[in-house]
Amino acid sequence: MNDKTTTVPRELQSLLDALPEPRILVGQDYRIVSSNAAYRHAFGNPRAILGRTCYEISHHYDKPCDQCGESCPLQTAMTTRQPGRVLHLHHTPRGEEYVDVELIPIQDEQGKLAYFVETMRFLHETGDQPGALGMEGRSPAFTQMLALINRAAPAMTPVLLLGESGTGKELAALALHALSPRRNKPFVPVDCSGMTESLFESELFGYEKGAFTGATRRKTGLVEAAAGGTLFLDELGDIPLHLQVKLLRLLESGTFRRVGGVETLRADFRLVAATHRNLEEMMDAGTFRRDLYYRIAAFPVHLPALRERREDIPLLANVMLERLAPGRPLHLTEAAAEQLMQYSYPGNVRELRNLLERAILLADGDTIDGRHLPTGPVLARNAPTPAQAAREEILPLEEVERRYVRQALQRLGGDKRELARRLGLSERTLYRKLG
Ligand SMILES: Nc1ncnc2c1ncn2[C@@H]1O[C@H](COP(=O)(O)OP(=O)(O)OP(=O)(O)O)[C@@H](O)[C@H]1O
Repeated sequence: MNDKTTTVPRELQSLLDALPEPRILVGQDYRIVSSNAAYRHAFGNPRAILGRTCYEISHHYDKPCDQCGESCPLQTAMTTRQPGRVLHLHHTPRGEEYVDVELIPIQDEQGKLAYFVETMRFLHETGDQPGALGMEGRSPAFTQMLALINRAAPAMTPVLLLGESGTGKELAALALHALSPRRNKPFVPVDCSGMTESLFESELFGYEKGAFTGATRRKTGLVEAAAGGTLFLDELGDIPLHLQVKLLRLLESGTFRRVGGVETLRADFRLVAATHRNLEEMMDAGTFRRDLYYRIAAFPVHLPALRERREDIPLLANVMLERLAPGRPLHLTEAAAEQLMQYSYPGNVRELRNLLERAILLADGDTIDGRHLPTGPVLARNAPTPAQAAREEILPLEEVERRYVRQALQRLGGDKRELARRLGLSERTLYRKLG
């Protein structure tokens, strides 16, 4: 069946049909005029979308995305006449999905903009590692992070994941791998904390039989095991200086030797590293090598702390309840959800998971309410008020103000506009004060 409507030139339709990913053709008025064979294959009869606007179909909006606080790739393509690409959360016939959307402007014979070809790449389809894209979130901070992961994934550029403990750095590394062309090869995580020199070498490079007492047979190292795939160096900031040199040598030469071996082997891995430490401060203090930093930090990605994406907490909590207690239809009362939103989560998503694990054990029925969650004092311990902080340490007034503003923002569930109104500031001034 061809869903071609009246006006689409036959050549354009047949070109679209020959292209692999689902694509639709959109007019300047945002209305969908056609779809290609891959789209029809994925979603069946496309008649339901023809003549309707892309923002209505994908977002259930009644006006274009850019008027609803989202970036609109069609707008970008229209104004720049260049392709526009963004990561959007779309409604699809399969439910809500993250989609890498690209709009390419098409000109007519007079050079006027006629159509936009919208290509949709669904993030979940590219990953075949179970749970690799099990990262949940829909807040702007989360979406921006995921968009960077998605951009970096196809390349060989090393990626450095930065963020507090429990923010999901390992999950992000898995997602990078699952979205990369190396997805069918191994993903090899290496925990760099607590590495001694001999462990580092034998773990990473492997050893030959007889290399040392106890080496009764040849052992393949993690670098070799990652051949064709991704090597994930977790807690990279914990590697002592003298081992940093060895890592640098591996990255610079692209080769290594098994302990006790003579053969030089070629490494073939995509490097992803992660740390919760501040590497810049470590470089200033002389505890992290600058040359190594520049080797690994080509593409830094910041993972937002949970308190920076507070609006994701109810979604995360519900998903985790399902994962932690499969088959038990647990739900949070409104008050419990509200209580969860109030925490400061120094341990981030991992801490949220721990709170829920405890609540699941405490709840007898199918409802988790405030009684099953830790009470106020825990909260207060986690997040000293600005007044407490000021009593405990002498802080510059600007810092006290910054902390106060951040806490007030948390209390308002991240609503910056409302906070600016209550503080009697312009939103711009508020952004400056948030630092
Ligand atoms: N976006 C997310 N969606 C669902 N689960 C998440 C998300 N982010 C983190 N988690 C869960 O939180 C826990 C901690 O995640 P992870 O181990 O990836 O964090 P990390 O930043 O690597 O922590 P650390 O620095 O301590 O190693 C895991 O159980 C993980 O599944």
